[in-house]
Amino acid sequence: MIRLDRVSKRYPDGTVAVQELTLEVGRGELVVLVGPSGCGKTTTMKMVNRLVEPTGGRIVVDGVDVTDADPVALRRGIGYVIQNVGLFPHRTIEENIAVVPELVGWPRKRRHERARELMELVGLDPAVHGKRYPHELSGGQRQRVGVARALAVDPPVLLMDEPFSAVDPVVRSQLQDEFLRLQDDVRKTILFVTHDIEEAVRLGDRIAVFKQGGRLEQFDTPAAILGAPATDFVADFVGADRGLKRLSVTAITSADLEHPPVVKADDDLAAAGAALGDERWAVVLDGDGGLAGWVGHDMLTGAGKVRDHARRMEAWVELDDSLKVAFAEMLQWNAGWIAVLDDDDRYVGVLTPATLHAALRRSVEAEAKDVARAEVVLETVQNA
Ligand SMILES: Nc1ncnc2c1ncn2[C@@H]1O[C@H](COP(=O)(O)OP(=O)(O)OP(=O)(O)O)[C@@H](O)[C@H]1O
Repeated sequence: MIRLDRVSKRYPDGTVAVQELTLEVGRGELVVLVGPSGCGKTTTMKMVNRLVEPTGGRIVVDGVDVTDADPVALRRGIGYVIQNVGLFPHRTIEENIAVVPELVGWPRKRRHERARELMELVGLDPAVHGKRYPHELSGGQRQRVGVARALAVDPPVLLMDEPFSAVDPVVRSQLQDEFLRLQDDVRKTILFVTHDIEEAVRLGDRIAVFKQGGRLEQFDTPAAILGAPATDFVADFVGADRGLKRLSVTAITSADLEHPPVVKADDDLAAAGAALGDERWAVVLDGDGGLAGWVGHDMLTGAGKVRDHARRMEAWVELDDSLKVAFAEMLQWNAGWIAVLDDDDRYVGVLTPATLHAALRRSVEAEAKDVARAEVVLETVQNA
């Protein structure tokens, strides 16, 4: 969808901002450009909508060489969101969102409806915010307007230059969550610039790490960049805590799970006690395979059914949740294990701190060896 082929930019004063950059963003993909200040991220982005002209190479957007395109028409087909939004101070929020629809001649009613629809999409109330002016909104709300405005004529491509950097960390995190939900819906092809590796890891399908002088150091998935940095520069840039960061981009798979004994809520206590053998506790399931709780061996004495003695299980996650979510749940509930459920809320196994750690190690090795995670045999104290 967006292809940069050996693109370079040398500014008239001789500064080389970008050097022979080759990069491709697939349709519906979100690629994050990340790197230290002055490494050429913004220059790269601005060459895509021709706010900056490349001095070498080719840029193709949706099959069209951008150097052949009329810059004004090109920019209308590419949404652009920048850090301080650049809203018109004397126009209402609704008018600001409808700027491009107005330029391309949409009738008033259609503009009005589109602006309202977009406000709802980005979490603003059209009745409350539509008639306000930019200075009457919070920083986070203004950023939402910036996103809504960029989406106004439904362009297939979005360029976003540090769109969430001007707000505090709490609002930023909220905007990132909302933005991910929105992208799930609209599936735009997005080039996103940030200097914040946490943001890159959270949002990117793939991340391009730049070094000063506009050189591309690594272009890969967040998991690969964190798990196997290609150079010392990348390792340094992603930080010594990259193992921890990796928790958030590694999903739980069924191969990671442990399988303690399972008893049914309807079982007689005595039968359940026998099923446990020497194990200290068991997972309790209801008739549909859903999680009903847990029981300890010492709770299985006397008459009655398991359900009368089972404890509720508060800590559970879903397959495909990240290991970070699982770890956070364990800490939150002070739990030594948590249940893992599938899409239909059926129990599939448990995670413990040890299996969680093993899953993380296996995912790193799987990435390095390019094999499935389930195939990795970890070296342990026992088998070393
Ligand atoms: N118009 C210009 N003329 C000359 N040099 C420029 C111009 N614009 C940018 N540069 C230089 O090009 C290099 C790359 O700048 P660019 O803005 O692309 O970096 P960046 O990675 O986006 O940085 P930041 O994260 O600080 O925004 C820098 O050395 C910058 O000083």
